[in-house]
Amino acid sequence: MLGLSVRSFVRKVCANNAVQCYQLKYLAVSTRCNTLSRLNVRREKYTDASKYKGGKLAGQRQKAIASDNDQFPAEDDETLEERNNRAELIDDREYDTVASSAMHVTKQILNVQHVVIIQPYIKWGPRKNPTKPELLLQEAEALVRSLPRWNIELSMKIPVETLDKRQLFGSGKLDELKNIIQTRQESGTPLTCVFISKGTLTYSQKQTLEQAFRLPVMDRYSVVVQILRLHAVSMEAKLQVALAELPYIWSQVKDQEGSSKGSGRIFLSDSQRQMLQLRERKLRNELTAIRSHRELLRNRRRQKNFPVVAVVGYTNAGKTSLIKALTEEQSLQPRDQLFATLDVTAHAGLLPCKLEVLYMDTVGFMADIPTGLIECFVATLEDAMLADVIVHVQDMAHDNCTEQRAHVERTLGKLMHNGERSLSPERIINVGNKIDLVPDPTCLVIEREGDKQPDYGRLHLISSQTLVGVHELLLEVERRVLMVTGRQRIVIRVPMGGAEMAWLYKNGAVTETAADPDNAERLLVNVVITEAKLQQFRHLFIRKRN
Ligand SMILES: Nc1nc2c(ncn2[C@@H]2O[C@H](COP(=O)(O)OP(=O)(O)OP(=O)(O)O)[C@@H](O)[C@H]2O)c(=O)[nH]1
Ligand SMILES: [Mg+2]
Repeated sequence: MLGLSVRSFVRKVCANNAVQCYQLKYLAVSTRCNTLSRLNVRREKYTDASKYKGGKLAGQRQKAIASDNDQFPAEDDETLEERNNRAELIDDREYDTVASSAMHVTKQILNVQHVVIIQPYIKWGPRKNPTKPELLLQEAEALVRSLPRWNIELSMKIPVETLDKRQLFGSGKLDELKNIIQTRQESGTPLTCVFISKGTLTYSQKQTLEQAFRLPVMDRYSVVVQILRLHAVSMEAKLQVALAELPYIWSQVKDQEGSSKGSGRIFLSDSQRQMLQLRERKLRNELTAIRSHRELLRNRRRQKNFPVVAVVGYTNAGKTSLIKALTEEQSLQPRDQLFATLDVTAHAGLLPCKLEVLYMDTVGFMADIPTGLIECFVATLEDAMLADVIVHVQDMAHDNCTEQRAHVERTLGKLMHNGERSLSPERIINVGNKIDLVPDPTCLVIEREGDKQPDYGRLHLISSQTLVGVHELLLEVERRVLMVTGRQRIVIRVPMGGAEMAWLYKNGAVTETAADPDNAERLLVNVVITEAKLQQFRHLFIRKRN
């Protein structure tokens, strides 16, 4: 009889929604999401401290989130000596001398630069670039524009036979480029460096080009390092960037030693070599400490039982913007720059069913970045890979969207391969962002349907800026979170003012309460809860009563 009355309550509230019921004598109806949530689907801001006044539980949640985002280690855990050691590692003059000659990176990142961009591409043969040269050049320009005072004075794409020759360009092409640069300089353009948009240039390639152009030459590795240095805010990110620089320096030194005409420009003395080796050891030790701290935070998060949703994607796809749209957190600052986000940060959000989740903002992916450079950031991506649900954000307005998507999927596949969790399709939500910039977004859907992907691979079209599609996406996030974490929505009948109610608030997400129409002393509580917690509830309250 109790079950029936509860069913009729749910029927009344949920109108036409399919409701799955099961009778637990005292415990009542299970509704697999998508039901009462419609009554209360307002998105709520979840980082406004004023909301937590007086709410003990809420205060604890904020603390958990804050401690996740703290720079490592938390201020009060860190001794002055540790802090000084880390600062010294970042600010080391002897190292800076070596780094600036090997990479042309300087501490004065904010100095004005007048840049010539040259995008080499292989036009024919099996090693031909899969991406159009115009798109490669666009990405090179976006990299330079990510550095605030770097101006693009000239940009060109140049066909080459191979990228591995000792001389990147044939002598005719090199003369042609030299003349173009000289003419520009003679006409009064103050050029200060040449950016060759290739992952890493060998020492001899660089030397030949510098001699020809009489300007410092940079490759993608060194430009990306500049951007990373600029955007690294936390000590962890700074240490990671510092570590990322070392393989490049060693590779330049090695190249030079193998080169017959090494001019000794980056010749390293024994003491400099020792300094680099010691620096690498120290950086690795510090980062190992950070990793174990991350592990600790992860375990704390697990204990608190927050479902975690990682937001990943190509750099500049709109990951930070999407999290801002989902959580309405004003402090998040999306920027039209590559690698704007360098720290994995956690942001609390509320699903329509009122379940709290943590969204993890992550470092963006980019093609043609040497593995050594991105490897150092893998530690920060580990958290993302262990998330319950992964949202893959794609920039639908980008001409190279398909390639970007494939690159992220390949990288995710590799990361998962090394990790603890498999990349099962139900954990991934594909999101097509920036549709406000696409003239006819319906074409995108037709194209994707043509892929005959399973339902999980469906692309959710949204705009993080206009918020079109964001609410539907939120419902999908909810559906996946409940499915992957084994949570369910149920209605439980409990005595008014009893211990049951407090227990449910503590161990589940109570979404709604209503007076029981059949019994004035009872409440009907709508709660999202895991199977394990439900068993605990049965054990604690139902069996006891029997
Ligand atoms: N028009 C439009 N612009 C968007 C949208 N989403 C993001 N943007 C813009 O795209 C740029 C990059 O946004 P972010 O959110 O910083 O991108 P991200 O993926 O976090 O970038 P990284 O952290 O650098 O990897 C910013 O200028 C945003 O304002 C959208 O839906 N529409
Ligand atoms: Mg970002």
